[in-house]
Amino acid sequence: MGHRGLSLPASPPWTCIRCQTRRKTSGLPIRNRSFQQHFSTARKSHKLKSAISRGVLFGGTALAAGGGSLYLVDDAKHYYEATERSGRVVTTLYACINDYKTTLKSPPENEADAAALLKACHKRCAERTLRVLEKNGSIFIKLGQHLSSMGYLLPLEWTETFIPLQDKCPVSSYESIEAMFLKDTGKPLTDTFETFEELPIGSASLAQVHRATLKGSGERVAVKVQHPSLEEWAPLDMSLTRFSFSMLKRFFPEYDLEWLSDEMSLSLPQELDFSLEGKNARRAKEYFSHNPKLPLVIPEVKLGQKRILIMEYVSGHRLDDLQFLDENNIDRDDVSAALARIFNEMIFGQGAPLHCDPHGGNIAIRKNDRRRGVNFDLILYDHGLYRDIPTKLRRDYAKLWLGVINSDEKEMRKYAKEVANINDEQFPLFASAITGRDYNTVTRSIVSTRTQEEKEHIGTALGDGMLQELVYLLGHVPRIILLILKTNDLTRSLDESLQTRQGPVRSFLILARYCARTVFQEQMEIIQTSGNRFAPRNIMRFLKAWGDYMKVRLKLTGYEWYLSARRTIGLPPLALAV
Ligand SMILES: Nc1ncnc2c1ncn2[C@@H]1O[C@H](COP(=O)(O)OP(=O)(O)OP(=O)(O)O)[C@@H](O)[C@H]1O
Repeated sequence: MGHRGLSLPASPPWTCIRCQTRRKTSGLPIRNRSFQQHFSTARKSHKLKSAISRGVLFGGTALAAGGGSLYLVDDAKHYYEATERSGRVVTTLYACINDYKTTLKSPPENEADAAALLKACHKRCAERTLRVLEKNGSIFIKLGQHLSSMGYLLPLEWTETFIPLQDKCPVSSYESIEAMFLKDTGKPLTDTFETFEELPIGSASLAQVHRATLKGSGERVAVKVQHPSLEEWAPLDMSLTRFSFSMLKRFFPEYDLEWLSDEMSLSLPQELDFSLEGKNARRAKEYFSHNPKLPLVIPEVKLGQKRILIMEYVSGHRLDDLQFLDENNIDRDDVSAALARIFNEMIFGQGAPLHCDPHGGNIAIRKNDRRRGVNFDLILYDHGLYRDIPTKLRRDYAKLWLGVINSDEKEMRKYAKEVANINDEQFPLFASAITGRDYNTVTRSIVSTRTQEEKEHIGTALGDGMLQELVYLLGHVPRIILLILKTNDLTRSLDESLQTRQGPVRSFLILARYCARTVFQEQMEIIQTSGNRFAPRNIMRFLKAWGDYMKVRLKLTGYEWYLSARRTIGLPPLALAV
């Protein structure tokens, strides 16, 4: 059939269901132009009128979708709850869509007024959405936490409104945990543990963590258990999430965010399988055991099952607990540098696994005077979501960053194309997304602190139509790039919360070191695989690659000394080029 809105019996007259206009002429093909034209005009003018009927229509569809996945749940209470969950999502979605449509329909002539109205609409919709996410809980909290960290994509009103979700901790009852442990392991808690604290020490969207001691050895352990209710609601909640994003796409085709729900559909099942998390943690621990200089601790995994993970207990303070850092003489710049080294190693190290969820709750710090060079350990939790970056992508990404650090636009454009098939028009936006900076800053010098004004400018620029392009762009770049972007954004905000004296300069120096190392490793590999390593041509190649690498390293070391000297005498850092 031609398009929605036409009720097409086999023969004319055909009727537009929006306004009951009839096309009486018989014998014309269905794609009759004038009728199509009518319909396309009618479509615009009837859109608002039909919004209510659509709302009812999609509401019904969602409820049916919810109900469909529920036919196995015969318990009336559960059925009622499912309807309530779906209803909340659908009505809020409808209210937001309507709000945006009304706000965008006839904006005031004055640009400032239009921007203010749009901002107010963002805020209202974000607050409505926040209420539903909090009420529904489960994976919606996870979704909200994810959205709140997407400063490069969403308006500030959305990301800031969702910040409270970062600390939102649903808690499952001890009885439900006991029952789940028995169901999954076939044994009561008392068979495995000498003691098991009923109150969790940490709780998050997907799981909670209890302190316990193992029977026999008496070893202190952390037991991560999945919220038992997740198993019941995750499929419905996932359908509702997909449904919401597909509805947004339908009403605002230019803001296609469906890739977000696609990404969630891919990663959530992995995050809900704790045996996979156990394997990731072991692999990351093994990888970093070869880098003893990095002050990183990953708790040892004792047992990993689908919904239960038993680990060595390693506690610490939040990274933004500045009072703890200061009281213990822990240098914030050193913490920021260690953080940069760890995550750059994950991105650029050969065969390194990339932790894709490094938010504030997943990293802790503790004092350790036995470490060489620094006096602390960084503890990394939550190994549910890991990815491997393909070698070519990693190397091109390193060259892209070297271009950014050197403000070399030609190189940046070249490798943006290699990394994510970004064309010249899309490039400024991509450069902003990848650096979290205004494009003008990227082309001048990335090495300066991000001001509140710049953050807001990115937000307003997104309102000016750039958002559509960005949404389109992010929907088309490789998934792994999205995860790297997310990791960049999270580490950047962790870094900002440390309020270091040197700003982002030292992190960029560290990044530059890793990028230069990656490029050098690639050249070594080319030499090694090109036949006789000792052929004069290869020796020359080696000397050149090594010389270039050393030059960059020396420059970076010199710059670091210079920075320390400036810091000692209280001067701000300057821009760099390697
Ligand atoms: N091995 C451990 N030792 C001590 N505390 C731990 C340990 N593992 C986790 N915790 C505590 O429990 C909290 C939640 O753990 P974790 O981040 O693994 O849960 P999660 O459900 O995956 O959270 P989210 O998905 O929000 O990141 C951590 O922030 C930390 O405070």
